[in-house]
Amino acid sequence: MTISIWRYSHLTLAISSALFIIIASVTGIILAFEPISNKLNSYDVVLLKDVSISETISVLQQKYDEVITIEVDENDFVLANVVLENGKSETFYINPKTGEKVGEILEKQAIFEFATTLHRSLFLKSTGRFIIGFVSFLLFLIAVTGILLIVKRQGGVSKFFSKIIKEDLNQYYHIIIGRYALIPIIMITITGVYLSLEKFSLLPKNKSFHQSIAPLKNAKKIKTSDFEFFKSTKLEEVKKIEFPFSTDEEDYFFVKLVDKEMAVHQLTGQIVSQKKQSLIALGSYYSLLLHTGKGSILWSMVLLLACFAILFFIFSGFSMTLKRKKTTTLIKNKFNKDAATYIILVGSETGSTFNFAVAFYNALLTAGKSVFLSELNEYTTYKKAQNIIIFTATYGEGEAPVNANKFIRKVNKIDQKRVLSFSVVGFGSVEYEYFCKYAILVQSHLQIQEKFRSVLPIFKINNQSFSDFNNWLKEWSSFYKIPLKIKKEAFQFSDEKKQEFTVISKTEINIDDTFLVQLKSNKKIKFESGDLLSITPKNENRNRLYSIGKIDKTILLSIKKHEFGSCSSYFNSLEIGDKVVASIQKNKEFYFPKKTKEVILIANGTGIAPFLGMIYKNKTAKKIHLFWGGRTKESCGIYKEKIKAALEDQSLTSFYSSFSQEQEEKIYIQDIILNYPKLISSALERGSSIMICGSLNMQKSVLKVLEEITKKHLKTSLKKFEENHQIKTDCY
Ligand SMILES: Cc1cc2nc3c(=O)[nH]c(=O)nc-3n(C[C@H](O)[C@H](O)[C@H](O)COP(=O)(O)O)c2cc1C
Repeated sequence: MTISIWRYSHLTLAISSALFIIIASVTGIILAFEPISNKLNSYDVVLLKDVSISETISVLQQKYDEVITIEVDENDFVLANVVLENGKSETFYINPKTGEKVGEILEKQAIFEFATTLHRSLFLKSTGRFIIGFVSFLLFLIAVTGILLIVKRQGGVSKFFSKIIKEDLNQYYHIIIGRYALIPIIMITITGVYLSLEKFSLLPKNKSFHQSIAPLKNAKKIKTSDFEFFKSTKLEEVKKIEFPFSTDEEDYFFVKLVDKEMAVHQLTGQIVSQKKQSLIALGSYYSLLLHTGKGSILWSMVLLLACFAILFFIFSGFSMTLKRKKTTTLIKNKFNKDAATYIILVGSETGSTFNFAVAFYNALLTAGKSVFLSELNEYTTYKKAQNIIIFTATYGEGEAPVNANKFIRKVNKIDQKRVLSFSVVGFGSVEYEYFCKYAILVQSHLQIQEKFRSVLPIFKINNQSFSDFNNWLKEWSSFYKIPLKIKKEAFQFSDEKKQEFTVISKTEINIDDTFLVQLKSNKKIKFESGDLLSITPKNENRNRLYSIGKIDKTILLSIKKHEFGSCSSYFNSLEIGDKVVASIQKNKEFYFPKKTKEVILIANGTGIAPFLGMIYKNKTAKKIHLFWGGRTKESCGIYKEKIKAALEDQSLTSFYSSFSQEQEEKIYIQDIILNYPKLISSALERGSSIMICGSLNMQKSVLKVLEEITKKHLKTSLKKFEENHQIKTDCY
């Protein structure tokens, strides 16, 4: 069964019961404090496993005129109902070793009274109890489908606790917390349902009864505290002891243990009859303990955390759903399916592939083409179409996303009138075993169709990488001879939030009109070196992006002031203490690689900024080699101190620079790289990464040089390492 069926069930159940689950969880949180606050009264003065029934009876009979009952509650507090000298009966907590009173009966606090009624019956008596019982059952189903989703996502039961690939923060913690909270949640729900069934008398009737035991002949009358059964039974096993009502021999001691009940002869101490607790009654007893946490601070804490977890699941689950909805409702076609010559079909589960498809759709429209965008499952006949472009993600274990699972069946069934040129772009993640498998499947199915003609090889995009996408776009544009350009800004990044930052330092502008600015966020935010700061200058609606270097939780930007650049001029006009409003765009594909031991960083000009942050963070003795190209030695001035310090504390292994204008003949950074073929080729061979940041021209020339090196020294094209995601670029 596909992952989406489980997801839909999980979601539908959650939506239908969310309100009641929220009420039950909030009241559950309050009620979890009741056993904790009770237990803190410390009336459990001795360990009950060290006290026998006989000891307690003996001290009580010495101290009081008459004993009516002894009870042991869930907190292991011992309650005695006794008749005092004044003839009045009283119930209070006692020390079972001495018989002394240790405290008054605990009254239920008003807040717990209120929360209990709301939790149990919503103040609606039987109707409310029924609703809560039913919701408890729904929550059980939600938890079970949640477990199935995790198993599916992780690729099997054995991988339930293995590493989770971080795609989205809400999704990540939904699973991380889910893995630990689902078991207590299942226990809460099963016991909740059980208690409701018991309340409505829907459990099988208790059929056990007292069975008489033939008394021993010639049994002697002995002192109560000498009864063998009372001497050998510890209080920890006892729930309640009822003393004989009169001195009549037919009146017995009734002793209720956890698993049985017995009648004990009041003179001889012999067990006269016995009744075993039925499984149903035992179930009720343990359900109550497990559901309420009574008697255990530790379990109450687990229940408390589980209630918080449920509230978090509701919040994160709904925000994931809203995000998905937002991205999948972007389709607003200008042309209908039979009027368009270009058809874009999308396979997406969480919506990010739609961002790429919509950007491509808009670019084609801008180029004057008639385009129609739809989901893969909506595949049908297209009267005028000549080209079909398929963007699809992969889910589960190499399966189709939810809106693409009918596509292959439809392709085999639906007959197109015209021949369609097609290209497939797979969106996936190399962290999964079956990278872009569904896209590969689509490609191979279309290839064997008579009416489909493959024009470009399948193209795979890792982790929604914009630079991968751009490379595909270049290939596609040059094949179709349609110059398409898509800027990163064209994407609707839903998690972008505007924040306020304060300028904490700024260098003087250098000979190349470049300067460094350091910003501190006024709120706690998460970002990494390589992320982008997005800022929209006043009176403009197009944003600018700057690569971030992260230094001690602050943002380091390297900015080149352009003569008429409003944004760079704005930054240059800032003074320490000034406020800046901007947002952070995640740029995961340009993060410093965690796994490799050696990394080569290549930049020119202001492209050095993210690398300064990455080097600063390198405290794990990874080898980092930095190549940097500028115009003159003076250009390096603003970075010099940072590079020197990094070389000294060995967070940077080596530094290579080129200055294009320091000598007659221009020397660029690619010329320097060419002198270190061994460093480059052996790093690539060992699986290390090369990161490039700076101008697009520099990127082009550097890639050319790298290609030369790999061809000569590794006898292979650079493409192999690009496909292996060892080359990361962020150029503009
Ligand atoms: C549960 C789950 C399973 C995935 N399985 C695969 C997989 O088998 N192969 C793969 O290449 N990518 C896999 N991915 C990655 C997605 O295909 C990738 O993140 C894609 O860009 C998501 O696109 P969408 O947001 O449009 O659904 C998986 C992602 C998730 C969350």
